[in-house]
Amino acid sequence: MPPPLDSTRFEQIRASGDLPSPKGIALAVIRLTRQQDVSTAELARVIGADPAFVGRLIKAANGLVAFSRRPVASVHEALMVLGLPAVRTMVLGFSLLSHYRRGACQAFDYNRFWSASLARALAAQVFAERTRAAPADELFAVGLLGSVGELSLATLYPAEYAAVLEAASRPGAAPLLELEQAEFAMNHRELTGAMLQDWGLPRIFIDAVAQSHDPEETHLADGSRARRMLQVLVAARDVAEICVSDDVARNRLAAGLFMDGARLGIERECIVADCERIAALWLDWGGLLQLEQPRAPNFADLAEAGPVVVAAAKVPAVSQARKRSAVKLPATPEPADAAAGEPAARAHQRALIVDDEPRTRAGLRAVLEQAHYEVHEAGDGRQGMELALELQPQIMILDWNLPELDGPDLVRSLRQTRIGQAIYMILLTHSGDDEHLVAAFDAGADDFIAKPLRPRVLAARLKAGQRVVRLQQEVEREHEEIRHFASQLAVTNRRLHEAALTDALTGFPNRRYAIDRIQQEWSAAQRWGRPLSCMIIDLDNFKQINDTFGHDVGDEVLRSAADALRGALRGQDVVCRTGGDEFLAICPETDLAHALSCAERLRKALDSLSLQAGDARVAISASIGVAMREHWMPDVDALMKQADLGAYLAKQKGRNRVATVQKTGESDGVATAAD
Ligand SMILES: Nc1nc2c(ncn2[C@@H]2O[C@H](COP(=O)(O)OP(=O)(O)OP(=O)(O)O)[C@@H](O)[C@H]2O)c(=O)[nH]1
Repeated sequence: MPPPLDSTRFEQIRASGDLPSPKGIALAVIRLTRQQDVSTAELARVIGADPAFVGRLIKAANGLVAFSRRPVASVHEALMVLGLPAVRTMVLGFSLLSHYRRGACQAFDYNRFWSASLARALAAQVFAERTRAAPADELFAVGLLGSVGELSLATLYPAEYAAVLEAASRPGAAPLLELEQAEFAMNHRELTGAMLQDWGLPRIFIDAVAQSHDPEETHLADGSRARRMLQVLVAARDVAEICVSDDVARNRLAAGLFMDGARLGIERECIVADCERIAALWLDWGGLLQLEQPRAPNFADLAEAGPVVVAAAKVPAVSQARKRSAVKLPATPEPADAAAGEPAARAHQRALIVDDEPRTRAGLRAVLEQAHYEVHEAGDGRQGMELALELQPQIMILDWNLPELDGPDLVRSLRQTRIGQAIYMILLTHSGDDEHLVAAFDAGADDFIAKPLRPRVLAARLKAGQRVVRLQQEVEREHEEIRHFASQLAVTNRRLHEAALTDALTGFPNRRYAIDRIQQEWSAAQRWGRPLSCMIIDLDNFKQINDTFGHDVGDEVLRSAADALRGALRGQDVVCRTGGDEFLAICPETDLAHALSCAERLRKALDSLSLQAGDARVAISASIGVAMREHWMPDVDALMKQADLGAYLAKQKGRNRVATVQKTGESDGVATAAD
């Protein structure tokens, strides 16, 4: 198991500024919701500046109260229904969706990614409502962001990630996570966890997301709230996969869904009913969010078809890879707007006209088109705000008097957002007096033109504006290079950091890491009063192997022993190489009896290894000392000492055995010995 993405590494990546992050109004909302004393009215006012958020929040709130009361009609009410934590995470999710619906990573299918995330969010919400495992609105948000690490790798390293995704989709390829780890020294799951933590999601949600990938490995107690939440996310992921897959894959995936639903205690008919509701919501939301979606699955038919068991080995590698991520396969048609990610298209300049008079708009359009702008129009202030945040134009020309939100107010609101700060804004007015001029610049406008419009004057002012925009873009490009450099540095640093903590021969963490890690586990076990065990695994007569067969064979024995240990350990355990032929296994949440039986499994795995060296067969075995944390132990050294004594005892008793010097219930205090 690789070391988790630590906070210093994450800080470095974040410092690059390229991580997907909320922008504009979403950022303001997230900041506000972090304050203890923010009023609902204040929050409603900020959200109100973005009509797209307003619609989505009201829709989300109505999804929750659908059966219980009259529909929610205002932002204020939506805030009351959803509560601050859910609003914050939803706004975050929707903001990312708006700004990262396409990007530069050619092999990453952004549409599929968001379509699956949306289905997962809705399924998590519906299953949470049924099982009461967690607040449904919060699980919606967790579902929406539960794979954000994939999007982040595609955003941070578009070209490199495209190569990784393509490699993962080849038949017989290594798992995507391994390829990511090799390329970036981190994988998308670690990155998802670090980002959710950074955004302030509660630990219980982050753990549930992390464990939902390997639910069989969880050590969460059966029936606990955390365990049920995990199961909700697992079933939600099944639904999402079904939604974005083709018919053949849907049939295959359905068996897993009904099994995971049963684990949640939901009967087959209820799963069908819930999934049909999810599918309808998914199509509905997909339309609202302008996602391209495949035909919704018919869950009743999938239930009728019964479980289809397909051996994992027979599933084509390509569809495995597709299942694991939003890989864009060659057959997938390019979305119509994919070109927006191309450098040439990015260089294209956009202009936004906000004016309620069609004739003025037409006049402005003609001048702008002559200057080779891609021109967009809005007829009122609110629509202007929405389009400005969506299109991120380089230049905006706004009338002073506008319906809904007048020109100076629109400039002021936009200047509060990161996107708005970068737009060159020209205000139009009927009067050219000083009062208006001062008011325009006070609001944050870059220039000011008095009506009636004279095309030659406008073209000249545009030229001046273009010079400013070009300078700004150059500065931005330099920033971009610095950010890119910083993110490359973060990867290099992480590689160096990992190398410093990894044993090159076996790939296991080394002694330095082991000491830190067992200390952390000791502190956690002490704080929460949970059991903690460890084992010292010492190969038998290893010197003799070296002396008889040579150092190379000795190395091969160490590698094979490491593979055997890796295969026999449980997911929650950590094993490190702490010396020449010595390994330390750290077993959190494990009492002595369980640690002893786990050690016995490891011993057997090593004992059954067989290695050929020329004509001779090299026998491999190990002596294993086991110890559990007890109250009398002052520190972690005392625990390690007990395990050491156990290993010594096992050697004394004849090697190839497991021993402990602690009380096990057996009369002589020696736990097990192989014969
Ligand atoms: N091939 C190889 N040998 C190593 C490596 N690191 C340490 N060793 C050797 O491992 C041997 C460990 O031997 P000892 O500590 O005497 O233990 P042992 O022979 O296993 O004897 P018991 O533990 O009592 O069963 C030494 O000969 C070291 O030189 C390594 O990376 N590769």
